[in-house]
Amino acid sequence: MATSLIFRSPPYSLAPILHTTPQNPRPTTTTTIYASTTPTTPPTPPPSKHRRPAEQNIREEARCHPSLTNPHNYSAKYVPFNSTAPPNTPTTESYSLDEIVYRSRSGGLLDVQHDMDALKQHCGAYWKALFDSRVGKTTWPYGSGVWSKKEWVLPEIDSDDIVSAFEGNSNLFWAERYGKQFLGMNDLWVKHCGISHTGSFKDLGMTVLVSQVNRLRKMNRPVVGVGCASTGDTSAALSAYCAAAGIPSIVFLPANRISIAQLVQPIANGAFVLSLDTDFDGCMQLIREVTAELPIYLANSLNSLRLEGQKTAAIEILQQFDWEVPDWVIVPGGNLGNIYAFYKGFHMCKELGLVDRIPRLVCAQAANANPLYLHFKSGWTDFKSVKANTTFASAIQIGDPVSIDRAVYALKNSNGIVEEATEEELMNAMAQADSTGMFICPHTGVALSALIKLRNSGVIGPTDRTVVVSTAHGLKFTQSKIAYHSKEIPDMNCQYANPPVHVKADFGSVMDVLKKYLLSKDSK
Ligand SMILES: Cc1ncc(COP(=O)(O)O)c(C=O)c1O
Ligand SMILES: N[C@@H](CCOP(=O)(O)O)C(=O)O
Repeated sequence: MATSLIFRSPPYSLAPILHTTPQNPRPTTTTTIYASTTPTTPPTPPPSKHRRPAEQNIREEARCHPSLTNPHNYSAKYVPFNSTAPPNTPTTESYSLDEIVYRSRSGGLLDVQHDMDALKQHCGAYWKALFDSRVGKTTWPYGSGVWSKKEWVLPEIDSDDIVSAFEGNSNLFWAERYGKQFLGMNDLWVKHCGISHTGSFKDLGMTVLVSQVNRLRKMNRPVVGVGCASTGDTSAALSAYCAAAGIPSIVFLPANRISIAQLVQPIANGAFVLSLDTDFDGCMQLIREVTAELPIYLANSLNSLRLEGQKTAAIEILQQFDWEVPDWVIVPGGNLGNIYAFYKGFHMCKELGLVDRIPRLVCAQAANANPLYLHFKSGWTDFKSVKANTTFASAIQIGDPVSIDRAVYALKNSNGIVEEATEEELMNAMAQADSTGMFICPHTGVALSALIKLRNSGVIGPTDRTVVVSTAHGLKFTQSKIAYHSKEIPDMNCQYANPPVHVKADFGSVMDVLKKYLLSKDSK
């Protein structure tokens, strides 16, 4: 048994790493892994892998290779988020990621800053080859789309502490029919982040946060449970990852404001669920106060760890385009962590030489909860929070977003745009997309409405390569689809409703309606 372990090959392609010797993990000069004239040279194929012993699982297999955890001593720390200084500007205030801290001394946001000099020891081609070599494998933890980029996410965590459902690696869907029929576009893509373990992009950030909590608890840090305020998706992800790790989770939900599917997720996963008679902003305020008093770790995106996982969706998009940069990426925004996470992922790829530019970002908000839109329209003058009104895009019914500074920074530095969508616009866009074979959530309807407006005004061109980020699975939002297709929504035309036809169960009646239907199709 021991012999077979010793002779077993490493659990993933080491070819790129082996170009630097383990004795000298941080070369002092830049190591060109591939000749610059042939940057697309594929890595040497990995040595053939033998099957692990039957009684060993993939986590144990990774444990047998501890030296692979962080062979180059990459590191990251918290620094104050500085919206006026360029990224990686040296600062005297910093915190270890093993500290429990969410705010800077001045009360501002934090950011996770990586040791970019260490990462720059390798050229862009090295990182592309390394990341590409891990896609689609079951090797712990690299089979996850997030942990396949571990060096850029949480480089110092032991693989053994990671709590992962192999999230990420989500489908980048070519919206051929929708693009052609409704927008005259031929290069439109939908990044289906909602096709995920708990049905939303929150899994990408939550695997990182819960893994770090798992590490902190092993270090005997005072973390009895993990808590969040939520409009439904954060709580679903938090409760699932905590349940997988055996960590108590506590979720604050605005009563009667989230979908049934989202409510049942934390309940089923054994979270302690508080249904509060307030809106999301009220829940957020309460969880901040509570986590300041009790040993409950804060899991909302105010905690910058989350964004480290979420940024991998941007890296993944580039990877899926074979490292070609799309022209536009459209992201629905609520608490506004995700738009910054996308910016950060794209920016990191540029800074580390994987690509030479970043896409223009669009943040899309529901008109009923549009503080960022109003701020953008005012020319980024004074920001004012709003009272968010009810919207079918219930997960973004947020009036006082915690990451407003991060979002403004991301948009200003990507030549970005903010758009809004009325209830009718977002529901029609969702129905049209569904009619072409998708089954999207209302938030994706908000993003598609933004795209429609930008296409109509000519800002986005017919051949622009455009990615719409779909943030949650449509199955979480069937109530809104039922209301639309039953034409039950007051003051809404429900133009694309497709209600079922009730027919008497006899041959003649069925034939009559079918003939009528087929004739209507034939005449089109
Ligand atoms: C489905 C869905 N889409 C979009 C968002 C917006 O993301 P963010 O809060 O990071 O702006 C959220 C959560 O807020 C969400 O749950
Ligand atoms: N839509 C979110 C709102 C909270 O956002 P977070 O990213 O700060 O956790 C949710 O699903 O709860």
